[in-house]
Order: sequence, then C-alpha cells, then structure tokens
Amino acid sequence: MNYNLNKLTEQDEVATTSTYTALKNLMQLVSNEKTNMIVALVAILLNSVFNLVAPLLIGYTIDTYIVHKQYQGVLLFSGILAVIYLLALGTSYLHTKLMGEVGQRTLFNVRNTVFNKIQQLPIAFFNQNQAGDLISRVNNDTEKLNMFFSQALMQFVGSVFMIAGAGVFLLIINPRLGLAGLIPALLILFFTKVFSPWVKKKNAESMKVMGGLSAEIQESLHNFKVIIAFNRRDYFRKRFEEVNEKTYRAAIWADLANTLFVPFYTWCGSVAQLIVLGYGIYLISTTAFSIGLLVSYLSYIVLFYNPLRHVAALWANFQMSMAGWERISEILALESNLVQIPAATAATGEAVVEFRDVHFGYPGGTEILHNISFELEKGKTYALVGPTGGGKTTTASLIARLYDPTSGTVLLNGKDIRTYSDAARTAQIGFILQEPFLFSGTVKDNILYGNEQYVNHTDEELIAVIQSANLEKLVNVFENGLETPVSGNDSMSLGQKQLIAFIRAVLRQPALLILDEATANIDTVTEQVLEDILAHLPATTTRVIIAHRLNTIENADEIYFVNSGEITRAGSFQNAIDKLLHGIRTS
Ligand SMILES: Nc1ncnc2c1ncn2[C@@H]1O[C@H](COP(=O)(O)OP(=O)(O)OP(=O)(O)O)[C@@H](O)[C@H]1O
Repeated sequence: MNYNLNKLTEQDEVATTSTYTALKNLMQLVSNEKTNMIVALVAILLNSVFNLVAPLLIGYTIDTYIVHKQYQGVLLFSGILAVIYLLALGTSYLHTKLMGEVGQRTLFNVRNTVFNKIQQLPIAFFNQNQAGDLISRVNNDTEKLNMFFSQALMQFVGSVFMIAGAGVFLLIINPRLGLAGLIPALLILFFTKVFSPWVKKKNAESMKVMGGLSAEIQESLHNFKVIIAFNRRDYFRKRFEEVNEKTYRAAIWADLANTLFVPFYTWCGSVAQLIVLGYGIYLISTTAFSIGLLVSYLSYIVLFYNPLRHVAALWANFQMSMAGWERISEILALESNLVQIPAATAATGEAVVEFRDVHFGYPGGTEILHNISFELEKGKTYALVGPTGGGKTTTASLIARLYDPTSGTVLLNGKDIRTYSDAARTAQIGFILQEPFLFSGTVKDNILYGNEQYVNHTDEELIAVIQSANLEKLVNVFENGLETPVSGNDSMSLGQKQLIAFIRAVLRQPALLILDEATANIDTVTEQVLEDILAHLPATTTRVIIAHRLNTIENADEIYFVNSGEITRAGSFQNAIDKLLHGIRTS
C-alpha cells in the first residue's frame, strides 16, 4: 500500500478533495462545538445589524434634525447611536472570545486525532514519510485550522452578513443608485472566481515545501555526528540552502497570491464611492434625493466594500486553512493495512512459527524474500545467518508482523498471524531490534516500557523480578543501577542500549524471543552472561538469533542460511561456516 503522503495518487482517494468536501469534513470535526458556534453566529449577526442600522440613523438625523437645526433631536440620536455602538462592541467581543476558544479546542483535538492516527499506522508509513514533514503537518498545518476557527470563520460570516445587509439597504433606498454602486462588485466576483484555485494551489505548494524544509532540518540534526566527522557541513548547508530557497520562493508566491485580492478590492470600493457620489449629486440636483440619504449611501458603500476587502484577506486565509486541512486529511484517511482478520480455522500444526510460501517486497521495491517455507519449533534456538542485505531482518520483521507478506502466510502457534490482536501477538513476541531506541528517563523507565505488568511494582519487587530472571548482573553494569539517568537515545553506548533492550525483552517472558544482532556491540564477557541468561529461559521459549559473530550461533539447535531472499537449512555449525565463508553470497 502506498503510504507516501507526498506521492498520493488519484486512486489513493485522498489526493485532492473539493473545497466543499474539505469544509464538510472539517465541520464534522467541530460538531460538538455547535452551541458555541450558534451563540457566536447570533452575536455576529446582531453585530452586523447594529452596524447596518447606524448609517440609516445618521442619514435620518441629518435630514430631520441637523438640516432643521433641531439640536435636541441630534443629541437624542447621538445617544441612541452611542448605545448601538456599545452593543456592537459587546457582540464583537463575545463572538471573538467564543471562536478563539473553539479554535484552540479544535487545534487540541485535531493534533490529538492526527497523532493518534499516526500511532496506528504501520511501519511502512514511517518508512515512506520523513519525520520532519509529519512534524510540520502536526504542528504548522493544524495551526492553520486554529487561525481559521479563531479568526477567519466568524469574521467571514460577519462580513458576508454585512455585505448582504448593506447590499439590501443600497437596493431598497434607491434601486438605481444602489445598482450603480454595486457594478464594481461584479468585477470582484469574476476576479475571485478566476483566481481562487490558483491561490489555493500556491498555498498548498508553500506548505508542501515547508514540510520538506522541516524534513531537511530533522535529517541534518539527526545525522549531525556524520556531518561533523566527515566535515561535510557544506554538503548539508548546500542542501538546506536549496530547500530554504524553494520554501522562500513558494512563500513569496503564496504571499503574492494571498495579498493579490486586497488592493483590487480596495480599488473597486473607491470606484463604487465615486460612482455613488457622482450619481447621488446628480439625483440631488434633479430629484427629491436628500443630502442625508447620500451620506447614508456613502456609509453603506463603505459597509459593503470594506468587508468585501476583508473577505478577500479572509478568503486567502480560508484557502490556506483548506490546504492545511487537506494535508491533515491525507493522514486521517490512511488506514493500517495490518488489520486483524477473523480466525477462519482452528490452529494447524505444532510449530511456534511457520512460513508457508511467503513472498515479500518492500512497497515500491523489488521482491526481497522468494517463496519461503520453514517451521520453528517450541523451545528451540534458531540462528539466521547470511551475508549483509540477504534478508535476515526482513524475515524477523515478518515473524513479528511488522509487515505482511506480499503473498503466502505466516503462522503463529498454528494460526494465521493476522488473526491475532496487536496485544495478543506482541505479548508472545519479544523483539530486540538491531538499533534499540531509548527514551529520556532512567534505565528503569526504559525497562518498564512495554512491561506494563511491572509498572506498579515497588523497587524491591522489581529487583526481585530482575533477580529471578538472572538479569541482575546486567543491571549492575549501569553506574546507578535502575536509577541511572538516560537523557535521550544518544546518551548511551550502543552496547549499553542493547543491554537495556535485552533486559526489557527478557522481562516480558515472551514465548518467542528474536534477537537481531542484539549482542553485536557487547563485550565478550558480558555476552557470555547474556548467553547464560538465554540458556536459562523457560524451556518453552523459542529463540531466533540473527548474528554475524559465529560464537553467538554456536549453540543453536538449527541454523538457517539466508541469502538473496532464499532460506535454506545450513545443517551443522561447520556447514554454516563453510556456506558463510565459501558459499555463493548474494544480497
Ligand atoms: N525499509 C526498507 N525499505 C526498502 N528496502 C529495504 C528496507 N529494509 C531493508 N530493505 C532491503 O531489503 C533487503 C534485505 O535487507 P535486510 O535488512 O533484511 O538484510 P539483513 O540480512 O538483515 O542484512 P544485515 O546483515 O545487514 O542486517 C536489502 O536489499 C535492503 O536494502
């Protein structure tokens, strides 16, 4: 399955959605904010009404009181206007506050939802996407949604109300003058329709390269040791400069697209004012049209075109939010291809693990394992040996169901491995990866990770468990034992990390323990301790050891030779050495 977010095709369905669909999906996300949104909507509606009534009152005051010099009436209407403006202020505050909170809650929920989704996706997803791009989606793109809800949405709705209201007033008071004043609005409509897709595209491009920039930063930070050791700062600097330049150019285009509407809308507003002024003066001189009405008209033209200009800026913001939402939706639409399937048949066979005619290739790559069939029996120790790149780790990954075969079946305890829940499967399998990962905390925290059954143990109880599993000597390797601090993945030697991963996996008491080069960086004396621990695991534990060091595989019950995607029994230890040293090695 294609999990590459930057290469989704039409068949992947989520590639591009219409603005309408994107908006509909987005609204579903805030369905539990309905009450707040309705109150905010009412507030913005009232706000528009207050702002719309004011010019009418001003025109009325001019024609009725100012022209006839009745200053008591002027004072009265000034007071009424002051109250109306205060109410407008109150409603404006209310909807801004409510929508600000809706925005923050949505941001919180969307970030949680996206992160949880990412956690459910299979390893293939992480293989195909760069961490920096994902971080950018979780951080930056979700923030665009916050902007949309906290600022854009209600301002947009308020502006639309205002435009509609002002338009109605303009057409009712004097239809001909109103129509004349609205002619430039047609130009705006046309311009917006033509340029909106382009604006959206430019924003989407900008976000995409921003994701690329994050990925570049992440990669160089991750590989800083290599960069410094090889003195290749210039290499990464050059690569960074290239991506930064791309980001800069895309941002310039997006900015240009986003600001394009505003001056044009302003210009259209000015033209409309000129039209109304000219035509209004003509109407005053030829008909009974009053100065007060002309003043009201000019105010309504401002109330019509100002929010239009605002809508232009908000429209760009909206396009940006939709582009961000689409990038987030791409993640939300993905489903793990490693789903649990219903168990069709009862367990067949005694083997702990069985491969039946298994073929496998990584997504988008060539086939790595070709028609593999073998069985691993309970309580035995198996070694997988073979040249680099031969397929050992891939085989182990299929045993642990980090991937599913392209065809064929992997069985765990006689049942298709896909019929097990994640919890049931991982409870049976302990996998020590080639590159163990440590979290910040202490040695104890890292050991307890994945060993929830011991989380509530006191230190004494935990030490007792460690002693009974013969792991005490390994814990004592660390200066402060269980309390030795771990300040991130790079704060320990690879051998020390392997020790912690070993303790973690053995404490799980798995029925099947896979060690992928798990002792490659451990000194010979400590390795003997590990071997002793392995030898004293419960008699039912099956061990799969992947190793290049020959002494590690010496005591295996069975040795498999993995070469060029084929797995064959190597027979005796001597045979395995012959194959390794003199066999045809392809990878
Ligand atoms: N995530 C991946 N995506 C694409 N191809 C991969 C991936 N991981 C491994 N491969 C390819 O699969 C093949 C088998 O790799 P694998 O890691 O299984 O070999 P290995 O026998 O464990 O090697 P080593 O002894 O170096 O650990 C190699 O050609 C490798 O390039």
